[in-house]
Amino acid sequence: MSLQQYREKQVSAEEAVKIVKSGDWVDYGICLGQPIAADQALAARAGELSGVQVRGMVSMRLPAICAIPEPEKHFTWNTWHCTGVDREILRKGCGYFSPMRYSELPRFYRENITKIDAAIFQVAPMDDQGYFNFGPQGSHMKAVCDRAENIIVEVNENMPRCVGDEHAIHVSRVKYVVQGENPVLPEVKGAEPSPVDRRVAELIIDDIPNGACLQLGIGDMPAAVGALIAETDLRDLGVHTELYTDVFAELSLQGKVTGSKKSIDRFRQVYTFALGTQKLYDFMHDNPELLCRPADYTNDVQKVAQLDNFISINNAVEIDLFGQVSSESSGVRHISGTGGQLDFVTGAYLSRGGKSFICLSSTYGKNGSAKSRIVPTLPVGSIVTAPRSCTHWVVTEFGKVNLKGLSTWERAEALISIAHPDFQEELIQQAEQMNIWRNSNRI
Ligand SMILES: CC(=O)SCCNC(=O)CCNC(=O)[C@H](O)C(C)(C)COP(=O)(O)OP(=O)(O)OC[C@H]1O[C@@H](n2cnc3c(N)ncnc32)[C@H](O)[C@@H]1OP(=O)(O)O
Ligand SMILES: CCCC(=O)O
Repeated sequence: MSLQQYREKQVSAEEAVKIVKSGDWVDYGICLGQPIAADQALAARAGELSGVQVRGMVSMRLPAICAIPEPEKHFTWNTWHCTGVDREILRKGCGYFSPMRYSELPRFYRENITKIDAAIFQVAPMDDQGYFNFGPQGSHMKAVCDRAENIIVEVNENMPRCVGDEHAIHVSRVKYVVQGENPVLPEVKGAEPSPVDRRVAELIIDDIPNGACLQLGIGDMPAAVGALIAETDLRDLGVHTELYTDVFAELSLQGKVTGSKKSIDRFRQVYTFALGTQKLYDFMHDNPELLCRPADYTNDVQKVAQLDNFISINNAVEIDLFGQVSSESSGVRHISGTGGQLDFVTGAYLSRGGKSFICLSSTYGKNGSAKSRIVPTLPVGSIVTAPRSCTHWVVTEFGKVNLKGLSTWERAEALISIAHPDFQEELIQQAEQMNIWRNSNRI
């Protein structure tokens, strides 16, 4: 029965994308799941189309619809979270960022977004029951499918089949099946941790107890913490994260992750999307220890709070002397997105024994042009990702400070104490001018 439906619905990519009309809203899913064959076919129709709005996020390949001449005349890319690829699209003037807190994204689709004319995304091959697995993309995919007028799945035999809930679409709900060309999945290999990354990681490791539940954010520093955990004797760790990476797979293979101390999803590693190497994708395929769940589960502050000793580690671009964390832009230049940072900063603090760490190198830029990442005030236009009322621990290579409960002057003093020594005097003077700190406060 399912096989018959499959055969009836299988068409070429060119045929499938004929359902897209000018002015339509099309959803491309997320990251590894964004379409390729159907995207190329849609790009080839550019001459007949205008005002097509496409949503996607965490792009690993430049969508073909953005690679044509003057793409903005035909398509607009709307991204929920930027990688370097999305930044390039924004820079070319072919797209916009759409703000979101990741835990809310599925609900945006269920309650706020009015139009999804077509959802087009890659999936794993159909199983015997007629389901196409989303692969390592839980995120908001079920919500997209619940609301989309038409669904086109592009089958990729290299897409790992990931164990999860709300994690597959049945062939009966699909309009067209496109057999893709089975491209290998994009790989991201973590950089070797720099001495600064390593020092920050060492400072955080001291606060991770056996049995802690981990969330590691995007960026080199959270990855460095993971790499350093691999060198410790820490045991019985749990994983409840948004992004699943090679670091977690490595810790699992070492036997450091058991999940035995988790109060929910005991023995399971929970995540909502993944990105890494082929080794990671092989590890994830049909692995019952892993559980891919939608972002309104993984990032739900109350779920995070239920997990004792929750340790959340996220990167930032800059922090001001009030403790406002900016992780997604530099002035008006958009870099990434809020993603799950605010969800995890809030949830980790509410967890019994939990801690949220915002980590950043003390400076940005090379030698002579180095600038402090700890700044008196954020540059005009910079977006606050975590407000000062939520910031918990902040870590640089010069130390770590807990801002909870501190007055304005105590915060300024604490943050200046972990700034690069070359910038401390200047920051003190600026704090004094801003009337948030007096030298006489110094003990
Ligand atoms: C999946 C999860 O992460 S779970 C929840 C956590 N989510 C978040 O924390 C979301 C927000 N955080 C982030 O996006 C990242 O952690 C970042 C951007 C802060 C750091 O990520 P990294 O990969 O280490 O950043 P990287 O060093 O590659 O810099 C990214 C860009 O920001 C720019 N940048 C970084 N710091 C600065 C700065 N102080 N001033 C100006 N630009 C800066 C870089 O130049 C680079 O831009 P380019 O590639 O276009 O040249
Ligand atoms: C998709 C969101 C990624 C992040 O939280 O950084």
